Order: sequence, then C-alpha cells, then structure tokens
Amino acid sequence: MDMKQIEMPEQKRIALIAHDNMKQDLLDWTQKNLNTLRQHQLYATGTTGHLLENSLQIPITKLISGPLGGDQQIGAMLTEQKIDIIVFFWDPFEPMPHDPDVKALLRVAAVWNVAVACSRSSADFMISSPLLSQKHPYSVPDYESYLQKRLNKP
Ligand SMILES: O=C(CO)COP(=O)(O)O
Repeated sequence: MDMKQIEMPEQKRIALIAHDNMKQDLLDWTQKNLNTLRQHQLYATGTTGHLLENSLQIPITKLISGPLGGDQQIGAMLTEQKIDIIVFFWDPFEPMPHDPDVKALLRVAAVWNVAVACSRSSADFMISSPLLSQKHPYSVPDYESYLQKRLNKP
C-alpha cells in the first residue's frame, strides 16, 4: 500500500468507547485525565457518551449506540481522518451481538494508522505522550495512488 504523510492537529479528535462491563473503568480513567481530555475534541458512542458527559460535565459529540452502528460510524470517520485517537475499553469476556462491527472498527483503525488504546495501561501511555499536544506527522494510505493503480490494471 502506498502511503502519504499527513499531519494530526495539536488538538486531537479522541473517540471514547466502552462496553457495559468496562464503562466504570472508562469513567474512572476519564475523570482522572479530565484536565488533559478537555483540551481535545471528544467523541463517543451513544451510551458511553451520555454517561461520560454527565460525569465529566464537558461536551462530547455523541454518535449512535454501539449495537446500533456506533462503532461503524466511528470507523467511517477514520477513513476521512476525522478521528486521531481511539480509547476503546472492549470487553474481552463477553460476546456481543455486534462483535463484527467491533472487529471492523479495529481493522479500519489499523488500515488508517489510527492510535488505539484497548486497555487502561495503554491509555495511560497514550494520554501521557508528548505527541498528544503537538502537531504530529504520520502516514495514511494514499487513496488517489491506490485508485489509480486499480483503474490502470489491464
Ligand atoms: O457497544 C459499544 C461499542 O462496541 C459501545 O456502545 P455504547 O456506548 O452505546 O454502549
């Protein structure tokens, strides 16, 4: 895959998502990191977003609830570079009706080189990174070049 360099803005677009058994963990983590998180733009799936907004008292752009397609909405945003970072505390012990959507989100995040933290420990490393408050050059698939190659195939 041909890649091209683009730049993440200083103010990151951060998606926050947690499955039901992990929501308290995400609430605790966001509370602890509120001063950092409030400097960025926050997005969340429906239920997670409402719980976080009530608890943190900061604005969060809420998408639809995960089982109804929220993971896919975030996945679509990744393809347009509208989300820079995902903190997703998914539940490793509980099968979900929308497991294919969760897998799809994690795959698209890998395709578009999006930073994903799936545990509290990785989220701690991410939130304390100096890159969080800086413009950050990184590479994403070069779609124009990808398309040209496909269209020029014999
Ligand atoms: O199910 C989810 C992610 O897969 C999260 O959805 P909710 O935030 O609506 O609970």
